[in-house]
Amino acid sequence: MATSSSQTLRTPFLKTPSLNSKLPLYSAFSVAIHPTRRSVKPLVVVVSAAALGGKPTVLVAEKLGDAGIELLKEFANVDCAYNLSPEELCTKISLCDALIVRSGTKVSREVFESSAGRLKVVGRAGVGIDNVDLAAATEHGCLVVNAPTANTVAAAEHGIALLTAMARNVAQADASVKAGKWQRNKYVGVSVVGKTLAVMGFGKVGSEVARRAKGLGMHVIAHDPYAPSDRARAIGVDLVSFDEALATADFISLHMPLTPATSKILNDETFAKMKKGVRIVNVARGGVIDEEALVRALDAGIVAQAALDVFTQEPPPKDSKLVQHERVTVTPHLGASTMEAQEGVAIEVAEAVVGALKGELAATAVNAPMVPAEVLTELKPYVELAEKLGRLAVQLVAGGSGMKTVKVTYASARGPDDLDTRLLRAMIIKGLIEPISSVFVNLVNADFTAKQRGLKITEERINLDGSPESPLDFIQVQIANVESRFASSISEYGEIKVEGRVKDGIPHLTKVGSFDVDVTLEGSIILCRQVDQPGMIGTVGSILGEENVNVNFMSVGRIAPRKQAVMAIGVDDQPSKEALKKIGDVPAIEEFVFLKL
Ligand SMILES: NC(=O)C1=CN([C@@H]2O[C@H](COP(=O)(O)OP(=O)(O)OC[C@H]3O[C@@H](n4cnc5c(N)ncnc54)[C@H](O)[C@@H]3O)[C@@H](O)[C@H]2O)C=CC1
Ligand SMILES: O=C(O)C(=O)COP(=O)(O)O
Repeated sequence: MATSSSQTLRTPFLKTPSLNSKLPLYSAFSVAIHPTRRSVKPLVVVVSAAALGGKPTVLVAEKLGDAGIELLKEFANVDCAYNLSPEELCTKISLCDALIVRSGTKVSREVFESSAGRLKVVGRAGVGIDNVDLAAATEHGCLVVNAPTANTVAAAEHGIALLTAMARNVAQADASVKAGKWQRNKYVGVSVVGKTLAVMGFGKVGSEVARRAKGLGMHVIAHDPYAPSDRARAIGVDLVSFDEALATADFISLHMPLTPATSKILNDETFAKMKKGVRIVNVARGGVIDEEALVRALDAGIVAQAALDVFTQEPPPKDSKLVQHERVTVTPHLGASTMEAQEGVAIEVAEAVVGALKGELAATAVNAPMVPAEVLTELKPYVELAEKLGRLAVQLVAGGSGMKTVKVTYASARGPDDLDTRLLRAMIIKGLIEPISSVFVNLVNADFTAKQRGLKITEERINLDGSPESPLDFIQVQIANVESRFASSISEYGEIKVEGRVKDGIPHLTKVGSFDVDVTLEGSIILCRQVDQPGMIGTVGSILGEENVNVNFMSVGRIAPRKQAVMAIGVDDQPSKEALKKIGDVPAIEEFVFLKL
């Protein structure tokens, strides 16, 4: 195999722009710290900077605390429009860059479709995102952020309020007194001290409920297939199986999210496994209980009482047997409704939405992968390199030859666990797909978009020896089974191959096919294959000079002196067709291609 060498010419009159100024807004990314996850986990999102020209528009579709509205107004036009019908929401959304909701608005697939790509972020001013069609959001490249921490205590306090109110018949007795009665014998309650409480879902709210219940003298057990046992131990709670929790609890408090796995998790079959006379609290989601089965369990005496803040349908039907049941205490989804929690979630979600719109900060991404901050800082120039290599590679594919398989190789001296490549993969996909489609690709929808287009991305690592100072030595992008517009970009294995490195914080193209080159990935690039001979750089340079096209970098990679060489020229401006033709007409130039970055 022929070896190639390269020589580099950096034009001295051009200063290198800072990396940030070159980072396109649409690929800006952000870091934020998730305040409650145990190991502080920053989130990375890639979002479009909305409304590039003017202020973005944020539609606030449900009541949000004033502090959040003020925060939004500093950055965006804020349209507060409550109680919109689904049709009104779909109409309005096409004019909005962001949408903020609570639990009362269904953000359906139609909403994303109606937005026609403008909606870039949905902010959920609370925890549960079961009212947002996450799959549709992801498919439309729309980031979903929530406010996962600010209402935890409020929900836990409401759970405890319902538990104790239920045990002492507070709501029923209150209604009775107000109706002019004095029924002291009817409303004899039960004590909670010494009773067993099963907390189902030992997350943020569940563990705060557990803590408080222990303060009431209850024996607390919990069921959560994903909860770390050390957190349970620290609070003095035993983690038990689902069946054990059902069989031993005097009180059951539900704190899991509504997912396909938890939907109607309390049903005829599971009620039958409970201790007779059990009392149930639900401040999670109505859908985790089969409500008709609960009525049956109440009537059969299996469930003595229930206290419910949430319902399958909200508001529930007026004639709901469950709501009207004498032994059921209800509240209208008030778990998060304290002054403090509402101010908190408003600020939490407003910060996340503004950050996402700016492409700088997103507090809590629900549908984007997380990358630790320190990794992100290090990967920043490689992120740009990845996108640009993708852009270059796809432009080398000859029209009509299709693109099905892309192999990405990361060469690194870091151990496999030390290098998170998801962000890089997303950016390569962005680079590969955006130049050939109208799809907007970001970290949220990259893998989905690639899959949808039948594009198979395989990743490989080359483990290098040496100092793992920098995260990566080089990234290589290869496209298999295609023809190239620039035959010299085909490697010895028949694939289009481009390779790049980061030098002094700047991404460089360092290999095309089997040729070593060295050109900064800024502006655009002209690749020429020529017979290596003196004067070529000058000839092409002066054609571009006559056109006032700024050359920022030039390099020549050759197989051997006076044999074939590939010249890579970085240009700031797009040369005219005539200039490109003149380059093509230079006798020693065998092929050339102009590639936009
Ligand atoms: N009523 C209200 O106003 C409010 C309701 N909520 C709801 O409370 C619930 C919990 O919220 P957070 O604690 O903030 O969420 P979280 O995500 O911190 O905790 C949820 C826990 O449920 C666990 N879980 C998942 N599947 C499970 C299963 N099959 N069985 C048992 N556990 C399971 C998870 O591992 C996690 O630990 C959510 O449904 C949320 O929407 C939250 C705030 C206010
Ligand atoms: O945060 C949650 O999951 C809640 O259920 C709170 O809902 P809300 O914002 O009060 O409509």
